[in-house]
Amino acid sequence: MISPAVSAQDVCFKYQEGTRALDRVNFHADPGEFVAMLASNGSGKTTLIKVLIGLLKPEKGKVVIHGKDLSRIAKKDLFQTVGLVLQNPVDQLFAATVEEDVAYGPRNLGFEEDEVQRRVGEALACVAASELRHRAIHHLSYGEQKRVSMAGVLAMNPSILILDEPTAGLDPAGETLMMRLLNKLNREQGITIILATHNVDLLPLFADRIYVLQRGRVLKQGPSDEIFCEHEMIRDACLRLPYIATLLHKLKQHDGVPIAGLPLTIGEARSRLLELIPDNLIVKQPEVPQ
Ligand SMILES: Nc1ncnc2c1ncn2[C@@H]1O[C@H](COP(=O)(O)OP(=O)(O)OP(=O)(O)O)[C@@H](O)[C@H]1O
Repeated sequence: MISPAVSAQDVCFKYQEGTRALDRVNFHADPGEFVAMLASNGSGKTTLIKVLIGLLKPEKGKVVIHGKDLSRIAKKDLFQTVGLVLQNPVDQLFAATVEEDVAYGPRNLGFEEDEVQRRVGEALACVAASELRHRAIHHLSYGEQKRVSMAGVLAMNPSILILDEPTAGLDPAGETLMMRLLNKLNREQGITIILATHNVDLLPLFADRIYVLQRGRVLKQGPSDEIFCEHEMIRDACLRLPYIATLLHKLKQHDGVPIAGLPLTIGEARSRLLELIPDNLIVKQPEVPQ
C-alpha cells in the first residue's frame, strides 16, 4: 500500500493562552491528490497547516510525511519535500529582487550557480512570472508578489505544496490564474496540493477531496458532490454552496424545474439545463475559446 504524502493522525493543538485550535484531527493527502481544507474564519486551517509543516508541535497525535514521522525528518530534507506558501506574500519575500528571492532556497542548499539559475527560470515560468525576473520585489503588485512567493517555493522542487488562502486578495482574473496554475502543477507534474480556503465557488472545479473544518474539528471529508449535498452541515460550518448550485437548487425546490442532481460548476449546470430545453429552441453558436 502506498503511504499518504501527508497525514495528521489524531492531532490536537492548544495555543499557550488556552485556545484549543485542533481537536483530534485526522487528515491525509495521497501522492498527487488535490485536497482542500474548507472552513470559516478561526476554524483551525492555518494552525493545521503549521502543524503539517512542523512549525507547531502537536500536543497529541503525529504528522507523517511519505511514511516518515515528521519529527524525524531533517529540516533540509523537509524543505525539499514540502513547500509552504503563506497567505501574505510579504511574510515570505525578503530579497531586493525577484531573481535573488527565488534563488535563495536553492543557493542555500549549495547548488552550483548554473543549477540555481535553471531552477529560478523554471520556477518563474511555472507561475507565469518570467518577465518579472529582474524586477524589484517592492515594485510588484500583490498578485505578482503571490506568484513570485510561490516560485521561491517551487525552486526547491517540492513534491508537496501547501498553500494558505492562495486566492485571498486576488482579483477574479488573478484567482482563476492561481487555481489554473495549481491545477497544472498537480495534473502535469504530479505535485500533491493541499490548500486552505473559503472559496467554495472554485473548489468543485479543482479539488479531488475537501475537508470541512469547524472549531478545530473535521466535520466531514469527501469529494465535492458528497460535501455540498449536505446543506445543513455546510450551514453549520458557516459556509455556503457555490453560487451556481444555490441558483439551481432554488430553481428545483421553488420552481419545480426538474434538474438532475446538484450541479456545482457552470459547466455541469449548463449541461443539465440544456437537457431540459427542446432541440428546436436551441440555436447553436460556435464555441468562443476562453
Ligand atoms: N498565536 C495564536 N495564539 C493564540 N490563539 C491563536 C493563535 N493563532 C490562532 N489562534 C486561535 O486559534 C483558532 C484557530 O485559528 P486559525 O488561524 O488556525 O484559523 P483559520 O481557520 O486559519 O482562520 P482564518 O480563516 O481567519 O485565517 C482561532 O480561535 C484563533 O483565534
